[in-house]
Amino acid sequence: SQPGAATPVAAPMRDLVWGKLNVLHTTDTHGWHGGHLQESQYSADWGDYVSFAEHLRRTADEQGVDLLLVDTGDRVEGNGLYDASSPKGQYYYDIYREQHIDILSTGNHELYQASTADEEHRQTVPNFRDNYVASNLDYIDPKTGERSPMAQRYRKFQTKNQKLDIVAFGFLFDFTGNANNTVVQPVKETIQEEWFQGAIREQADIFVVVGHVGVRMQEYKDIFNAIRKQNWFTPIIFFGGHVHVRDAIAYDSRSFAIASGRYFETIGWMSVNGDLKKSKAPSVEAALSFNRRYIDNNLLGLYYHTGLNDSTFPTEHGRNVSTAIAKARKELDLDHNFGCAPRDYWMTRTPYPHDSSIYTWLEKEVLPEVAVSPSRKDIPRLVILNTGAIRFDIFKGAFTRDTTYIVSPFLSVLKYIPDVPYDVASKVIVLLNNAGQIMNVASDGVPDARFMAIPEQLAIHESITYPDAASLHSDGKADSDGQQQKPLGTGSKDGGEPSLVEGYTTEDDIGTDGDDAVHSNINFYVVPNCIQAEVGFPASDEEGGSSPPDTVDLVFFDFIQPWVLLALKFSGGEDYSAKDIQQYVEGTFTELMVGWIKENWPKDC
Ligand SMILES: O=c1ccn([C@@H]2O[C@H](COP(=O)(O)O)[C@@H](O)[C@H]2O)c(=O)[nH]1
Repeated sequence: SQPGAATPVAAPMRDLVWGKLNVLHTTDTHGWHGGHLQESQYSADWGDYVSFAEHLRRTADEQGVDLLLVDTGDRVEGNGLYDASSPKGQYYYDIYREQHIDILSTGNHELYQASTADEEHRQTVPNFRDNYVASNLDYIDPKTGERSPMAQRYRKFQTKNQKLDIVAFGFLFDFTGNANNTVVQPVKETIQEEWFQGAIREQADIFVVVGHVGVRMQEYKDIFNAIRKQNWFTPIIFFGGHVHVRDAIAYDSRSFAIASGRYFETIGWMSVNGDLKKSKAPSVEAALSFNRRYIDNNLLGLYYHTGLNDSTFPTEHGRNVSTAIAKARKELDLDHNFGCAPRDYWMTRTPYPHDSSIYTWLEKEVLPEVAVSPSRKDIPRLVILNTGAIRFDIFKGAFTRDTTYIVSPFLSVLKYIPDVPYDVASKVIVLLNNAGQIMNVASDGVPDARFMAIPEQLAIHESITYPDAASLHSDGKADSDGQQQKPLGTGSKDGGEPSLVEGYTTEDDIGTDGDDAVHSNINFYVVPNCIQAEVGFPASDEEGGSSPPDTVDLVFFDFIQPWVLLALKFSGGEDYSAKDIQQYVEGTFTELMVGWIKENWPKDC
């Protein structure tokens, strides 16, 4: 782990179940390769993962079974280690490549900005030349304009120890928000292609599908059906991402899919047992068993699974990678403190609105002060932020350069339409938050309205709350110890048994025993797609009432422009179009937010 990272804490553990084929899975790491320095639960880093994989590979060799590593994209955007350099990713590409990954694919975050897609093509694809798979993604060369597959369409190889024949695919969901230097082919079209139809007819002991696709999304069902139609008995395993949750599902008795969370909090584990080698198997219908484990990225857990300790666990290679990360973090000055958060601010651990909701803080304190255009400062405005623009909680204590990108990594700017009649503008937020029911987004070519919210809500549609969840005290105030997780053994509920550490308590289709560490519950409150701040409105009169202005400036994050224009159409503003939209203030929202923190939060914690 990194210097200064929270000391790992122990928890009651569940073992890894080994099979003939075993797979470690990372997804949606979003630049968190230095680990979670503020959270004891997830504070191991990419170097520790390199050591972990080295030990498990040795175990696999000793047992004569196989271990593969896979990664399903969204490796960038979301942490200072990637975002704080100029150009972005100056250190990340060389750090990431140090892990040996057998099959990897692209996420949507590698494609939002043309420059990110260029770097993916220029660096990560060649760094993993034989292993990178791009089944439905093309890249357009900026110089020649030539369109070609981002990487090989599929990968066929044999495993090291059992010589299992693997046919692997690498997919991205039907993403439409990519910059114009890539082309994402809808999955339904890809599976009709001649090359795919040929690939699923290859001799395979097992098909492995890695993809930046939620395991319950239609795209994966379509791929499963296409492979299964051609291969009645061959096992098919899927590794999914994008939705930021831990999840597992079996599409039938000879297939299995897992999703392994987000932000390098989780290392997914899947094992398949049974007679996998077709030539050796007397019956292709012989029973298979699948196991999954969601490994907390916690050093103590990694020691536990390898039977090692702090002196025997780090390998030379792993140690060197941790050192390279520490050097990069230092050069990027990621620990530079901009101000001290007076309390924790949660995304989903508290309801919105709430004093400790990050969205209430933005609505009441930040947006009113940063959404100010010098030339229009006297004009009342409605300022709309999509909740998905915020990526992580703020913990009480130092708000650093790293925290900046952890909370707000995107290059979003504030746009506006001037002088919109109030009765039209005020309906927009209602429509954005109830879009599915009111606006037919898909038929207007506007993406699914759920993309405005946080990715977790693609999977979680209703709040999940527990009577014993401990993120709030009974007086409604957030815990104020500055850490998301409370170390095991530091306290007990009644002076008896030590309290469990708060963390994932996953329930998937297989059951409730997926997490490697036993945790206490954390609440998850569903948040709206968007929140709105009313800024510069006339002050209330003595009776507490005031009439709204006739017109307002409608200010919003550029990311939600398509939905805002559609909502305006539905609320009586059908004449508005992209031509009416201008930038409202200079600078990205991230810069504005940090400016606010520098001004408003004390420097000394
Ligand atoms: O500029 C942007 C880009 C993305 N978002 C939000 O992020 C999610 C996608 O997150 P994943 O990690 O890919 O699942 C998107 O739906 C938006 O909510 C954004 O707000 N601004």
